[in-house]
Amino acid sequence: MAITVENSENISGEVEVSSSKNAILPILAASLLSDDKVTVNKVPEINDVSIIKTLINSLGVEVEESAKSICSFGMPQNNHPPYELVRQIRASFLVMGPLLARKGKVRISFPGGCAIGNRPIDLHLKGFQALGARINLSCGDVIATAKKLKGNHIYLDFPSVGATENILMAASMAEGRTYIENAALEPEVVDLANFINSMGGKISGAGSNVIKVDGVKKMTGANYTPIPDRIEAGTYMVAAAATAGNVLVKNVIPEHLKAIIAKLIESGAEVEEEKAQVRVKRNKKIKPVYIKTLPYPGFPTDMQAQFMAYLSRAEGSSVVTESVFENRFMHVQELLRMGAKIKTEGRTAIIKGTQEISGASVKATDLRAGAALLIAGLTAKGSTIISESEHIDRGYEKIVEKLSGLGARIYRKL
Ligand SMILES: CC(=O)N[C@H]1[C@@H](OP(=O)(O)OP(=O)(O)OC[C@H]2O[C@@H](n3ccc(=O)[nH]c3=O)[C@H](O)[C@@H]2O)O[C@H](CO)[C@@H](O)[C@@H]1O
Ligand SMILES: C=C(OP(=O)(O)O)C(=O)O
Repeated sequence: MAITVENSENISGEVEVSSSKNAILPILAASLLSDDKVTVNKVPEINDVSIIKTLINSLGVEVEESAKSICSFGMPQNNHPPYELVRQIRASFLVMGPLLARKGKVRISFPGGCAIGNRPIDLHLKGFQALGARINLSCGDVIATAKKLKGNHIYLDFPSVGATENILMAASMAEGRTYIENAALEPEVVDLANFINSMGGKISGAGSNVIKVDGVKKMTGANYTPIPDRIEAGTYMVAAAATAGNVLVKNVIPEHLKAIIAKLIESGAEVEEEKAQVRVKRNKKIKPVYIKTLPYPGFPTDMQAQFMAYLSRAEGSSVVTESVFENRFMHVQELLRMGAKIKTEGRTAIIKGTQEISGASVKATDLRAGAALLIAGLTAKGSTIISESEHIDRGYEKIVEKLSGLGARIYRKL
């Protein structure tokens, strides 16, 4: 599948952000902690959600959908999620924590997800071991066994989002108290903790670097609405700035967008923050900026590619350093095809702004690389045809419709 984008300067209007992909995926995994009915509302229609839903269902849990809600109930019957599903998305690995807590044994293959580096799972496994699980590797699968998980102090070498979430879920039903130290501070971790607490969990300190978890014996049902997607919001904000547009981005938590807003302002865009919305416009030239991706509250790695597309047309040279993933510059090759002037050295890219970039046939190598190419396509002369657009649909609900609603000339091609 492909998406075609024509030059579309000055996009304008309003766009509504969907719920956060990276919050919903762990929340749906955590629904495995309860046998009672768990309802998650405002679920976006994106491919990653369909995969995790199918995966949960494959574990013998009933899953029902109505309007934009997903209800799940019942004890997981199976502890071996199918490889075909697990290999497709990174978040599939997040069923490991709840399954270990509920079933005492899990067999799961290494997860998939965006091709942005090696993406090891050692921190997840070290966490489970600290809770008392025995870990074995067999034929590409991880097998974890624990008669009873027991609370412990767990120090993470890096504040990994996924490891924090997986350990949080396992510890929430372990015996006794767990401290996760050097935990990830991302808003999606906080949302997961709030969700688990809404099922009767006892978690405090999420959003700080020490999370305290008191294990409970049983979780109840819950009805929960996840936070808005800060990366989807950031993508539309950058699209507005890149096209010298004027866009009101609705359904956001401005607090979650601080790093993105700071870099947009530094680059010459205007940002007006309100309670649950932000307006982004740009009338001045794009100024070059320095960006270094970092764990939250630093600049998000998931916005690095989109900013690079934007900065390709700045007046001067920008420097972007990717410090979270070791190989997240796959979009550079495609931006070069469009006439961008980017040089990479290790984890740093120097983007020499150019007046004009031109449309080309390019490939979405991963989700955010695809989003970056969309932004580049909006500002490029002529047509840009983005192949493998299914990567974009992994994480952006109705992106073609949303951008069309802002006046962008964008179409899907089979
Ligand atoms: C589904 C989801 O929520 N995905 C997000 C999540 O991915 P994910 O949870 O995979 O990201 P992590 O925070 O775990 O990864 C950050 C860094 O830690 C390393 N690491 C991670 C785990 C581990 O066991 N060992 C290890 O070395 C990774 O290779 C990477 O270099 O957070 C990333 C960082 O904000 C985002 O880009 C992803 O969009
Ligand atoms: C890297 C991402 O997703 P995942 O971790 O699911 O591959 C992302 O959302 O940008």
